Amino acid sequence: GCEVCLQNTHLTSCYVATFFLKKGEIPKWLQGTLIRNGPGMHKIGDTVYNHWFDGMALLHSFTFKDGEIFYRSKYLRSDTYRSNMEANRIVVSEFGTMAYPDPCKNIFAKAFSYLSHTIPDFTDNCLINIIRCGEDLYASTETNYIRKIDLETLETNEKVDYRKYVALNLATSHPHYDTNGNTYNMGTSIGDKGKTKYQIIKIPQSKPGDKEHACFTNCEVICSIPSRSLLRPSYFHSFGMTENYIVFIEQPFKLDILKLATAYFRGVNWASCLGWYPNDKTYIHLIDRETKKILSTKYYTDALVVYHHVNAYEEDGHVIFDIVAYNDNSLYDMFYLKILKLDDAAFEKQGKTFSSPSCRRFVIPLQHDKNVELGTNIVTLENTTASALKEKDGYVYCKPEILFEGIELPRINYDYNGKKYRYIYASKVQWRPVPTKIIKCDILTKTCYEWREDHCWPAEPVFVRAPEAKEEDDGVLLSSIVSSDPKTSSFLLVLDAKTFKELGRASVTADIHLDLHGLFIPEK
Ligand SMILES: CC1=C(/C=C/C(C)=C/C=C/C(C)=C/C=C/C=C(C)/C=C/C=C(C)/C=C/C2=C(C)C[C@@H](O)CC2(C)C)C(C)(C)CCC1
Ligand SMILES: [Fe+2]
Repeated sequence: GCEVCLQNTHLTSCYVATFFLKKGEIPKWLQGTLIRNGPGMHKIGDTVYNHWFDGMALLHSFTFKDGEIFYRSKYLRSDTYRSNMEANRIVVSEFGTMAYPDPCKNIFAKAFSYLSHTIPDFTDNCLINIIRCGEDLYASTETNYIRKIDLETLETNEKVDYRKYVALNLATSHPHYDTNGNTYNMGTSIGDKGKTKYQIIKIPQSKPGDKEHACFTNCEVICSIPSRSLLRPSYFHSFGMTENYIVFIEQPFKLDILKLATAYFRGVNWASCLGWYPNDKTYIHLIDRETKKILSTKYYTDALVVYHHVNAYEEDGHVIFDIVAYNDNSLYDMFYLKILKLDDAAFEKQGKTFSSPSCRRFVIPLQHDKNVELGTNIVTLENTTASALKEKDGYVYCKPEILFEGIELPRINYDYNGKKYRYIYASKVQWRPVPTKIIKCDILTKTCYEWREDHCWPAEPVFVRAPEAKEEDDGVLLSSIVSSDPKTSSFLLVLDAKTFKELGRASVTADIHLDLHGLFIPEK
């Protein structure tokens, strides 16, 4: 397979369950499964995808049981996967690759097929993340489809179409969860009754004995936010949730609906329908979870691009939220396979054009004295340099505090989601398209711990809390490590989350692929 995107073409047929060699001590209390998702195959027959985010979803899992670890991986049997395999070429369009079912079709046939699906049927190649709805698990992407999967066997089950239950054409892969087992997600509804809006949905916990898909039939829209523009809604990849508020960032990285509706006919990919408007503002919406209303103050900041929210919480009448943000939209361009395949020297040249992320903290005052002079910083919270300047007509201009430079794929101890917290676990960004380091950032002391090893590409680190945890970082950090050295095998790394020291590792004789996101499901 390819060095960088690690197409596991030899894995097409089936799944692997492999024996592990262990080193060190893996804590006895660690019982459950780390299940992860990401692109695993970029070539089908003689056809190749253009973008790393296009690859066929490959699920993999590490199961911890009484000191033993089991590995397993399996391609998601999506409708897209089946159609591609049957045709032995790419027949379904993905984010960076537009595909035509019949390559011999002339332009009239193409036009007809385009007219017959005004909005094309999107892919169910759910390659980004794993979503939990009560007891059920789903593989997710950013279209209207998610696929139910089996935690134990990694088999693919039914396809759920959000559109059957709520008005949604796109939904994120990064939902939130509350302590009652409810799942919250956000998506975009395009042109429904002539309006384009962002929808926040609550998927109630499924209970044993419930009818099939009960959680979706009981799914509720908790707030609709009208898009500033009917034909150009913002793109978003995640959102924030505090105890009382949802944080939604309407960024000037927008989806062009007219371009989208003509993309198939014009022969361009979906990615080209996303536009960056550096002169526009970024609007910060706070939605009251109780009243379901958007706060009327118009909070905004300079143009930025955000994919991953880190955390959000409330303190002394402020909403504080941390995001990993960029100064432009170049990140998605970096993941074109022709860029990933550049050698280090060539990438060095190209790489300079990609903006680097920083972790930024915004502090939003919920109330302020109406008589305060324009231009005043109305943040009253101490120990932050983030500011919020009062302007006329109900506008408040927010300036962030930079917490850390060059981190991505942020994770936290999810028990602290929506609460005041201290630690971020993430990938350290280097001038290379592959990850080489994982990092623990202490927001209080502004210090970091790092882990790296030669020829190791560590995946997004996942925190698992210890059973009797007292402090936020009492637990372990799990990361699957791809070895770029053919002589050494890939492995699962277990770090002490407090000290960042290695507790143990388990090597696998199979190839592990570079992935995106995942979840740890504790043993019941
Ligand atoms: C159908 C359709 C659409 C969408 C379709 C589809 C299929 C969308 C799929 C989207 C996907 C797969 C999105 C994946 C997102 C993944 C993200 C944001 C990953 C970020 C990873 C990062 C930032 C990694 C960073 C790193 C860097 C930069 C350097 C390294 O050193 C370290 C490393 C690796 C950590 C649309 C575009 C929304 C339109 C409507 C129509
Ligand atoms: Fe993500």
